[in-house]
Amino acid sequence: MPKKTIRDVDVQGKRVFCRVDFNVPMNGQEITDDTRIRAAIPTIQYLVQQGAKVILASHLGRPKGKVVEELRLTPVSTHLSQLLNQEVKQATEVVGDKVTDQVNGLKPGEILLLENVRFEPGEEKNSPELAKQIAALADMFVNDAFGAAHRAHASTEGIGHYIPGVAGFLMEKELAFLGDALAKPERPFTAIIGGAKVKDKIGVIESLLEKVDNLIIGGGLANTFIKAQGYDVGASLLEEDKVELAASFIEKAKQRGVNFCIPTDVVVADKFANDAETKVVSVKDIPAGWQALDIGPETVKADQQVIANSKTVVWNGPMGVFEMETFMKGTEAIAQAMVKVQGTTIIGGGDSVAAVEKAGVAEKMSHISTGGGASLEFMEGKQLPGVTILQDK
Ligand SMILES: Nc1ncnc2c1ncn2[C@@H]1O[C@H](COP(=O)(O)OP(=O)(O)O)[C@@H](O)[C@H]1O
Ligand SMILES: O=C(OP(=O)(O)O)[C@H](O)COP(=O)(O)O
Repeated sequence: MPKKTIRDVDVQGKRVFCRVDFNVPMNGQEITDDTRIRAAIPTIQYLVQQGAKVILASHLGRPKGKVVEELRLTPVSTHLSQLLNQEVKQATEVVGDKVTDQVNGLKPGEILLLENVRFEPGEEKNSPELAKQIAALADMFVNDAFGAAHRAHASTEGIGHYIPGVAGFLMEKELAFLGDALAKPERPFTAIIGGAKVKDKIGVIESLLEKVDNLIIGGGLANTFIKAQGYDVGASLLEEDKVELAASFIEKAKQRGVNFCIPTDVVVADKFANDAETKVVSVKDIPAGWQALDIGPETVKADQQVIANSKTVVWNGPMGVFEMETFMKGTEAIAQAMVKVQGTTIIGGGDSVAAVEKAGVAEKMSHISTGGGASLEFMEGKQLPGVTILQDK
C-alpha cells in the first residue's frame, strides 16, 4: 500500500517533527561523508518553503541511552546550516521544558535540530512515554530516515501512534527505486555483504540465499564464516555465538546451488592501525594475535569475476577497514568492479557509501541508498516499521 507523502498534507504553520538519518561517518568531530545530510535537503527545503515549523531529529552512533559528549549533533547542525544557507537552531536535549520552549518560539520556515535521540533511554526501547513526549512537540510526523526505517524506535515508529505520519521525499525515492529494482532483479543477481554489524546482518543472509545467485561475504562479517569452516581467526572481529549459524548457511547455500563466496585469503595486521605490520595469508593460516582487516588479492580476483558476470549487484558493508589507507584495497577493487557491471548496481549503508565516495565511483552506480540494514531488510521482503506506521494513501 503506497504511503502518503508530504505532498499530500498541508504543513503551513504546523509544527512538523521530521525524523532524518544524520548518522554520518565521523572522524572525531569531523564529518567524513555528508551524503545522508545532503539526501535529506529536498524534504527540509520543501517544509521550510511551505511554512512549516521544522523540528529535525536524528540519532548519531550508538550511545545506548546516555549522553555521550562526542556524539552530540553540533557538527551536523553547523554543516546543515551551511548546506541550507539558513540558521539551524539547536536543542541540547531531545525532550523537556527547554525543548518545548524552543519549539514554541519557532516561526514558520524556521528549523530546530533536537539533540541525538539515542541519548534518551526510551528511544531504542520504543518507550510509549518517550514517543508521547516527542509527539507532543508536533502536529505531524514526517519520516525521511530511510536508513533507520528498519528500527522500531520511539522517533521512527512510536511517535506515529500519537500524531499522523507521512513519508518525506528521500523515503519515497528509496522505496520506489529499491522496490522497482528488486521486484524482479535481472540475473545473475549478486549480493555483497561486509562491514562490522555482524549481529544485525547475519540473519539477512538466510533470506538472501533464497533470492540471489551469488553471495559474496567480506569485511568483519567474513571472519565468522571463516571460523565456521573450521579455521582460527586470531584476534579478528568475530561473533562467536553466530559461528554455528554461519555453518548452517554455508550448508544451505550448497543445497540451493547458490555460489557462496567466502574469502580465501585476507590481509592480517598485528594491530588495528594504519601503520601496522601486515601480511597476506590464506584464511587457513591467520596467525594467533593478528587480525584480518581486509580481503586478500586472490579473493578480490575471484569476487571481481563474479561481479563482472552479474546483471544486478547489491552491496552493503565495506570489504575491509577502508577508513585506513592500508586496508582500503579490497573495498576499492570491489568498487571498481561494480563500475564495470552491465546492469543495475546498488550500494547502501552509511560507511559503504562513504567508501565508494572515497573510491571516486559513487556517481557511476545506478543507485546510492542511504540505508544499509534498511535496504537489506527491504530486499528480504520484511515490513519496515518506520514505513508501516505511516498513513496509507
Ligand atoms: N575486517 C574488518 N574488521 C573490523 N571492522 C571492519 C572490517 N571490515 C570492515 N570493517 C568496518 O565495518 C564498518 C562498516 O560496517 P557497517 O556499519 O556494517 O556498514 P554500513 O555503514 O555500510 O552499513 C567500517 O567502519 C569498517 O571499518
Ligand atoms: O547507519 C545506519 O545503518 P547502516 O549501517 O545499516 O547503514 C542507520 O543509521 C541505522 O543505525 P543503527 O544500525 O545503529 O540502528
